[in-house]
Amino acid sequence: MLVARPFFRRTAQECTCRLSPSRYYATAAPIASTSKELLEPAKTKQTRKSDWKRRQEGSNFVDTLSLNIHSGKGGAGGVAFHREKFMAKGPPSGGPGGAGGSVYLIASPSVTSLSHLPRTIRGGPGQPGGGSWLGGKRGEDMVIRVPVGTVVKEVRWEIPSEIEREAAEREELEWAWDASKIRLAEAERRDRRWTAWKKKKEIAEKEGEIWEPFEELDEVEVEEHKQQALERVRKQLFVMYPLADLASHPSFLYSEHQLLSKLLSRQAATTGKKTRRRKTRIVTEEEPLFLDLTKPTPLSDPILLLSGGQPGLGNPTFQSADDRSPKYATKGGDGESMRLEFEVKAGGEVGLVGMPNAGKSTLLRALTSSTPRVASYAFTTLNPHHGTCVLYSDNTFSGPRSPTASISDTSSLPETFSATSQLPSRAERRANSTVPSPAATERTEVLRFTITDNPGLVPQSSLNVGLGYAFLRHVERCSALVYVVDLSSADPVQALESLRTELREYARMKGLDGELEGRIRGVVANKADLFGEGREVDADEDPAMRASAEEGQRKLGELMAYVRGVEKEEIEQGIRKAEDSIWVVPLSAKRRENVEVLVKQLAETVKLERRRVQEAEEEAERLLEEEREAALAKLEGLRSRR
Ligand SMILES: Nc1nc2c(ncn2[C@@H]2O[C@H](COP(=O)(O)OP(=O)(O)OP(=O)(O)O)[C@@H](O)[C@H]2O)c(=O)[nH]1
Ligand SMILES: [Mg+2]
Repeated sequence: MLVARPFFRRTAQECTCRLSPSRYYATAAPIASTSKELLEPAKTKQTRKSDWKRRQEGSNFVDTLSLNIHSGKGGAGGVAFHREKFMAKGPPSGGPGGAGGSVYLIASPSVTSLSHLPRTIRGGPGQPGGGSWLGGKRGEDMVIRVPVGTVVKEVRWEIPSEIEREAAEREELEWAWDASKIRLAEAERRDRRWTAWKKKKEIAEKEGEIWEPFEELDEVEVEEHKQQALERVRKQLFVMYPLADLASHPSFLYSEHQLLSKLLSRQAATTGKKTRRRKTRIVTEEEPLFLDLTKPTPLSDPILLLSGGQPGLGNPTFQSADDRSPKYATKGGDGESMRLEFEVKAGGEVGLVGMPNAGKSTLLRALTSSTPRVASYAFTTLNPHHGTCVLYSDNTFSGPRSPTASISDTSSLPETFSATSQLPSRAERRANSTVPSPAATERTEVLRFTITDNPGLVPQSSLNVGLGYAFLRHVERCSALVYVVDLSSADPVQALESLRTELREYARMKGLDGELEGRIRGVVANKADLFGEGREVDADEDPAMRASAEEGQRKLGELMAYVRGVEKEEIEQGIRKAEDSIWVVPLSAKRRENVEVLVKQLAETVKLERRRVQEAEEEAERLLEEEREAALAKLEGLRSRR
């Protein structure tokens, strides 16, 4: 059997989870006031290009996505009457409809990409209410799970046809309201005449007089287009009992009139005033939604994006002294729609920035247990990779499982570096990996921080050259940045300079002038092992070796001199604080040599950053407290004056 929209339903359910259906809709959603025909946005060329290139690599990582979300329609109320043995005409017994399914959003640490989301997400429709006071089943709620660090933007267009449509809808509602007002007044007048006639008739009968029969009033003419509008709106709003003729029934007309007034006043309110829809809905109607989900959302308190359609009311709701058996119920409210754009800006505490092939991924492998792909060609990494570096009380850190992974014996930064050891043989590595570290059971965790390996930057990335600036976005979120340069390349200083230019240009484009550069905390001079050819040599013995070692020293010296210059310049410009000096660590990520020094530096950097954040939070709290006290003092002063 074919099911309607099987693709959407299935994928939406797979990617989302249910919420407990324990909510009550206190307010009605405006009828058909949300735009349904949302246009496909003009996706920028840049996102399409980089997305396509990434797909070529077979990657299913998606960090930008736009999707349509719709909340479900509410179910109609039931029209039914109770039947029972010896009770031929029971009371009205139609149950209320079920509310439409809402759409929620959760920033979850358990997802890292947007690839699991379908392009359209719909809340389930509410079921209609039944007889015997049975309420309809509520529509299924949808929860969109996105990675922590996602920026959510609502997209709105000023569509002229949409505005015209809404204006036409409102005009129709006004016509219908006019017609209903006239009809109601007419019915009430007839009712009053009927009551008066009956009274007079009773009195007359008592006195034995014959009373003239009741004369109906002439129908008050309602303009035809208004009458038609009323018919149409009636169809949208009400469910009628079969064969019920309610069009001139005063109590029905009264209910109808009230409902129409309510709808009209709500439509008027939404155009001017700020309205709060539900407790968790943060934005006002005027401002498009904007969320920056930097922290995980608690599962108990998901963010409401769209509330489901209002449930219809069953016929017992309309029971009154005048009308003991109302033969109508209301239909459920429409759901709402929204178009959202998601952008994941994931970032660890430390971000690695470098040219392609500089060895960033190798470095992440050396520092953490993350295993990004490493290969000897550019653009191996196309998406950011995260790893966690854990420091233990016995001065070891997670990541390389080798006995040299201790940071106790590295007292100070070496000014020079040359490789002295050979790569361990396979047998050695196996031996190391199987023998557990003796201290492993006793050690405790001291510090833990995340490192992000970003895709390589090429000159003019900030102008969308190469794979574009889509990758620079992940750098924005890192609180500290580290440049990784290949010391064996022809001109490491030149590489560093172009990295700086890219970062500066990107920051300027994003309105973060000088901010990203100020976050640079160090430079890693990678592939230092290539100067010395990885063997323990006596430099005096081999002149070629000595030349190579000298070249390494020279390049490192130049790099350091350049970095000192940059540091001084930035401090003068006010981008950098004087205590944030830029360290330079020569190392070999591949051989995992000298990485301990880097870990030590990173740990200090991270600790300093965390301390700063904490101080800023304390400062903000103190200011708030001061402000509160000042306001209270002012209030006290005002009170005492009275
Ligand atoms: N000799 C030597 N080679 C290294 C070192 N670090 C990385 N490499 C090699 O350099 C090449 C590139 O390494 P990757 O880690 O993939 O470089 P990347 O910076 O992540 O490159 P992209 O992902 O393209 O940006 C690989 O062949 C590595 O084996 C090192 O310290 N010494
Ligand atoms: Mg890489």
